[in-house]
Amino acid sequence: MPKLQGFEFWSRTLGGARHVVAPMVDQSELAWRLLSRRHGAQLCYTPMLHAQVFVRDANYRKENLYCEVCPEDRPLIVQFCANDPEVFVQAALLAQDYCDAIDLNLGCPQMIAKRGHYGAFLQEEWDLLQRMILLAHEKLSVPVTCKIRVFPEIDKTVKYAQMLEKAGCQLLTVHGRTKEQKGPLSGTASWEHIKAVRKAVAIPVFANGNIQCLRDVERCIQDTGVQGVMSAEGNLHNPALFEGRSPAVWELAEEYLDIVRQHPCPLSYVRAHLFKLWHHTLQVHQELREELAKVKTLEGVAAVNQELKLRCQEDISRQKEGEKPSGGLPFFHWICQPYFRPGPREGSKENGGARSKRALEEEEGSADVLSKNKQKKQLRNPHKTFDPSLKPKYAKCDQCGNPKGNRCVFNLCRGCCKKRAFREAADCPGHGLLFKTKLEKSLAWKGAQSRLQEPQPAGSGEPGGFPEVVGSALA
Ligand SMILES: Cc1cc2nc3c(=O)[nH]c(=O)nc-3n(C[C@H](O)[C@H](O)[C@H](O)COP(=O)(O)O)c2cc1C
Repeated sequence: MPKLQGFEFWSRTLGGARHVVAPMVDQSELAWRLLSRRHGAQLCYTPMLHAQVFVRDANYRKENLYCEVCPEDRPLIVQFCANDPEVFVQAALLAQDYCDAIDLNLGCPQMIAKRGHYGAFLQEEWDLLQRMILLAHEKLSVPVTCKIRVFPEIDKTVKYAQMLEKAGCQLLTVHGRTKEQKGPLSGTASWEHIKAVRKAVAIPVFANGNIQCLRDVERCIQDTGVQGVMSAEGNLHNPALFEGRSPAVWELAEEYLDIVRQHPCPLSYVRAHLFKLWHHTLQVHQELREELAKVKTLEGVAAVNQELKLRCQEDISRQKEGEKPSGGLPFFHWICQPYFRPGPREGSKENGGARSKRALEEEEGSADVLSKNKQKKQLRNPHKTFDPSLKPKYAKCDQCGNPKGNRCVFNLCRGCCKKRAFREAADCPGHGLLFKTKLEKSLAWKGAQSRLQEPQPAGSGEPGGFPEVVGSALA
């Protein structure tokens, strides 16, 4: 049978899916996909897999795809990152019998994607992308699809989408944020861009970004005309989002843990899911955050969930009796609900957005939100304090804003101090930099040498020889 394309592929193979769970590294694993499907998701993506590793490592293939095969987990799209047409197609050929389409990740904006040269960092390489999609379209028995981020300009985004369509892409997911919109700078996704792409191509389009509840799904479809919407963060905080329900967090946690017992996954995935699912309730029951970080088994996690359930039920009865939560803590913290990431403070806009990543991280910290890296570190070191308010505040280098050396004579960080001390042939004992001392010693030694020998030509050991001596002092 010839391969189905575009709208036919969407309506027949994907069953006209409108509610889509996003590809999420470490988070859209089989157990989570099955939970989401039970609650209204009609199509799921695997987490992004590395095409090159997939080709060369049989264990990676087993762990990330072959052992995750399950009849209820269809339709399913396998996502790869790749930057070489041959490697992409080789990986896709090894995966195509286990899924309904192969997706190319063109949206990842993280540093790791920059270093690996994939995701959104291929956005400008249209010739390479064309070759990758063309070859995949020609060689694979299943359709090839793409997930992209937008450019700031709508017309460039539209041309980009049309180029991918022309190369053979059969379905396009448009994340309405640019590659710069990430972390605290995420902001809102532009449905305007998505709408323009939808109008300009003849393949189905999924919208991604700003989907936190069922009303958003309906509004997005109406505003943009897309065939479906994809959710990542919204789905992680409320896997029943597509049903338009907000169940109690412990209910969905229990259901998820049951599925994990049948379809095991690393405990780190489970913990990360529960941290997201329980986000609001952990602000009230903070001790349970530590408990969750400490437990080492699935049954341990289930016990923490039981404890959380009991505490929430007590909160519910107290609230029924009219008691209000104190200290600005959230009402109804026990139900699955969206989480709105705090953006950078207004002040940063006034500065023309030219704030350093460090400054933004500090800002995020002050809003009591741990960055993803810090959350991971916290999981590894449950006893260490990550509370930003308890962190020692470092004085800053006068030049670059990095922490300054405590005993630096110039009030600088080591890098800036080294440059200045070298330039001025000065010492900074705080940083262990002794350019002046070494220079003096070197000059003294040269002087002694010249006195021991025959009379030297004028100028030796005088300031004229300075750069050479500094150079040797530095080496
Ligand atoms: C935990 C996590 C992991 C993600 N991993 C991937 C991935 O593997 N591939 C991908 O294309 N996007 C990935 N994303 C991005 C999402 O698919 C989605 O594009 C982005 O979060 C915007 O959607 P949202 O506003 O619904 O969160 C990830 C997002 C999250 C939160």
